[in-house]
Amino acid sequence: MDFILIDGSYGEGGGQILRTTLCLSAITGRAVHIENIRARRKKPGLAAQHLTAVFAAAKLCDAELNGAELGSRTLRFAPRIKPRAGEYRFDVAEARRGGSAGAVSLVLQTVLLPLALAEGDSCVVARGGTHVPLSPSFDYLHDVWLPYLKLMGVGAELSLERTGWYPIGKGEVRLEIKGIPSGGRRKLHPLKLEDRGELIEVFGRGLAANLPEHVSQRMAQRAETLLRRKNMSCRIDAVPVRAACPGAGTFLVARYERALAGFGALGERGKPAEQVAEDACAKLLEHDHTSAAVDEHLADQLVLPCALADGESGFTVDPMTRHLATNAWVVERFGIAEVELISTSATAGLVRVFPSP
Ligand SMILES: Nc1ncnc2c1ncn2[C@@H]1O[C@H](COP(=O)(O)OP(=O)(O)OP(=O)(O)O)[C@@H](O)[C@H]1O
Repeated sequence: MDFILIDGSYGEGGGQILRTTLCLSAITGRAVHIENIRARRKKPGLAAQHLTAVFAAAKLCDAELNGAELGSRTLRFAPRIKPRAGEYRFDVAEARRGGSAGAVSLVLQTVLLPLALAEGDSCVVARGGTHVPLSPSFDYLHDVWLPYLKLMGVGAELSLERTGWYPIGKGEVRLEIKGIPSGGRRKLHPLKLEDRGELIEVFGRGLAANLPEHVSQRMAQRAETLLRRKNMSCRIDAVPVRAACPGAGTFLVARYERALAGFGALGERGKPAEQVAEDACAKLLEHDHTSAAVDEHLADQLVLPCALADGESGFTVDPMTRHLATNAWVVERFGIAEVELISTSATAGLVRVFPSP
């Protein structure tokens, strides 16, 4: 069989190589063979979140699977049909005995584009971690990532049914996706975002689950105090919620005239609520000091949709990360686009994506 070979140890060598590969395999119908999955992680191979993404992507396009098990370092994934619109439910906890708080955001990012480019509407309900380390929080997906995808022509709505925190997870997110009409165009609009304009405001929330109400209030107040001290207009809400286990975090969005950027910090046992807010603010202020249009995480997440657009995209970012370079490499392996990463200073850069005709 003709398949694309992907080396999972390339560059960052993490789970994103796998997810981008799954997404593009489903969209293009090309079979893939991935080796050295998550080779640069402490515990290489498929973890619960990755395995859930594999099963989710396979479900959309009825893919033939080989190596889809926990800890597996190789995977063969061969779509049998075009992604099919429909109702889907995925639960990260089912991928591992004893459950998992693996990030639902990463699973949703894997299935959104194949379904947005499929004929007909879909609804995906995903259960797992909604605010967990090293992944986009629900707030980030909702406030930053999805608005950009909408700008590129994706019709989708996200809602949070229940938050899920480490180590139990059990949060739930619903994603409604508008597919394309029968015979419609399977392309997104390009994104041009080199100049972000002036900062308009910062908004966000201090979110605390199963903790005394003052925790969310202290995060919100501390964040507002710090941001106002920098003369930023801001509105940070205190949001107490219930969940399967305690958790807390501060999630902020910097809204510029033409851009959005998201930052967050998670609480942990022994870390004062004020410190959580300060960590989130520090990340936002660091970004604000640059002139980059998108934040470092969004940059790697935009490469894939930009590769599926019907024209050239460009955006500025600071810093350019290894995640970004690695995702650019995966996209190029599929031959669907060329990605140029142009350094404009020691850390900053301009990303240009040229989809193949
Ligand atoms: N705070 C954050 N806000 C938004 N996005 C984030 C944040 N932290 C991480 N991300 C995004 O989450 C993704 C993580 O990808 P990565 O390759 O590290 O794989 P992973 O599957 O999470 O796990 P592992 O690193 O264990 O392999 C990247 O797209 C990264 O930009």
